Amino acid sequence: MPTLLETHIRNRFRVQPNHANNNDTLHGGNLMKWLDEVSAMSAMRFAGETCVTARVNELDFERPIQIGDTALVEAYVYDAGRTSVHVALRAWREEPRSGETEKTTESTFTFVAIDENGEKVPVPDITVETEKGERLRDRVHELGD
Ligand SMILES: CC(=O)SCCNC(=O)CCNC(=O)[C@H](O)C(C)(C)COP(=O)(O)OP(=O)(O)OC[C@H]1O[C@@H](n2cnc3c(N)ncnc32)[C@H](O)[C@@H]1OP(=O)(O)O
Repeated sequence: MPTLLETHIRNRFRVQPNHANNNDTLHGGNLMKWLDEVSAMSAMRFAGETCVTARVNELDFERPIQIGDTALVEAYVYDAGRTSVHVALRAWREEPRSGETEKTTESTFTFVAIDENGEKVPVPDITVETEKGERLRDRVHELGD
């Protein structure tokens, strides 16, 4: 059974001018694509199968990310059903020189595991070990999801 921390992925993306919206900040659609990619990697690591996005839960853009900043995206599996995989996501803007971060976005996405024929397949149970794993799981449940 995979542990929560084995699904924990943090990816960084350099925010370039071609990622901008009309306000010269990161276009929300680019951030959503990065969130989807990183959370799919986490879901697939957990399931050991291909996973497709079934649902994007509430997604608030709390703060903009500036061009030239780094977008730091974190994903981990916090729960699983029979074939569904529930992934928690957070994003921060990170100042590339100082490493200073500010949280900009938070959400949960639901994936479904499928086999090579596109048929839904069962996923394992998630296990939570260590205080860090428990803290990460509990913070999602405290969000009321
Ligand atoms: C990484 C990517 O970008 S992938 C590309 C974008 N995504 C896609 O193209 C997926 C398109 N959608 C599909 O193929 C289908 O709707 C699927 C495979 C997601 C679900 O197939 P369905 O036959 O509708 O699934 P079904 O109703 O049997 O539910 C299967 C599981 O998914 C869950 N589920 C399905 N749809 C949703 C949803 N919208 N929200 C939350 N959970 C859902 C169900 O609760 C169930 O969970 P469980 O097995 O843990 O009890």
